[in-house]
Amino acid sequence: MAFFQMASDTNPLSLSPNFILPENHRPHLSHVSTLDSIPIIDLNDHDTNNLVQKLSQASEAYGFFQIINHGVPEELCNRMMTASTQFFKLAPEEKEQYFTTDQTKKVKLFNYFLKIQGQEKVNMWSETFSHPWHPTDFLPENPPQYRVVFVEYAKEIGLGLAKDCLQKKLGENPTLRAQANYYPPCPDPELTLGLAVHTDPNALTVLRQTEGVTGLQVIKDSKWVGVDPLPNAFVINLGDQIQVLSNGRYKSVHHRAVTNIIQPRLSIAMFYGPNKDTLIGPIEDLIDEEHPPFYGRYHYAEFLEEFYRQEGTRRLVKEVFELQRN
Ligand SMILES: O=C(O)CCC(=O)C(=O)O
Ligand SMILES: [Fe+2]
Repeated sequence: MAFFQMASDTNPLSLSPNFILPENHRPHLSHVSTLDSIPIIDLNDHDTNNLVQKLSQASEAYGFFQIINHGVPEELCNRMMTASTQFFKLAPEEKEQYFTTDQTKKVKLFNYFLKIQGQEKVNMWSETFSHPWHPTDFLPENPPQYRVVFVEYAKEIGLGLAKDCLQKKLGENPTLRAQANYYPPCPDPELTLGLAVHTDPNALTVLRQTEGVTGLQVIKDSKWVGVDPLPNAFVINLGDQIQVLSNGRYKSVHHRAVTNIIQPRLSIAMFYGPNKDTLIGPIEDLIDEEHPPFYGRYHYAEFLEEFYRQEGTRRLVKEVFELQRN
């Protein structure tokens, strides 16, 4: 069994060679743009047309935006962040029961890694805990308040999405997974990554992050830009399935998480994806002679199979489903 690196307050991670990335994979933090960031969208805008236009523009140009005045109680979000932090602070003996390298497990605690050619794989400077957000029968019993808080949180996040017209395209019984990423302080953030460069394979992600601690970065015009952790905001990003459904109009954008030397950081991603049996492909209304389909059709299960097959690499999953063009 692979060795699982767990940080604890009494036994912090040390920057051993299995965390150190080769030069060409390092974050080069001084090159990250501080001039640009992702759009901020106020959902308390009563001009619906204006709001829809802003969401659409942000989805085309960035594939990422932050929402404020979203109506999810701040106090509930704070309780969720606390419960999740407490999970990561459980004794290693307790957390160990969830550790697995089998990505098909429903509940899993694991380290992301990168396979580097000619070298041992390099671990990411983070721990990740993932489980379904509906149904909720798989939630951990410890810390004691986790289940209650999580059920309440999932309901709040889910309500908005259930009303969303996307549901028609994504089919019944969507795949709903939660993923919490915990990044302990790192002695040298230039040598490591918290989460490697990736796009999200699902349809839509609603992410909560520790207030005041930066870490998330996204690609904009071939440059990395940081996402400011605004008070009581959610970061929304579009996943690969939306890029395919929209025939490339809306972007599933590359992003990564970097570490910092002082403060721990936590992010909780609520992933919303199609059911495994759903047939995905460009929406027919978007296809005509001038806009031929970029992607073929597939069942979401096939996409996920390819996604897991490419584990540890800079994945190119939707590219596998691109149609050949002449
Ligand atoms: O920690 C973050 O902000 C990034 C999380 C993320 O990209 C993910 O869980 O897919
Ligand atoms: Fe992500």
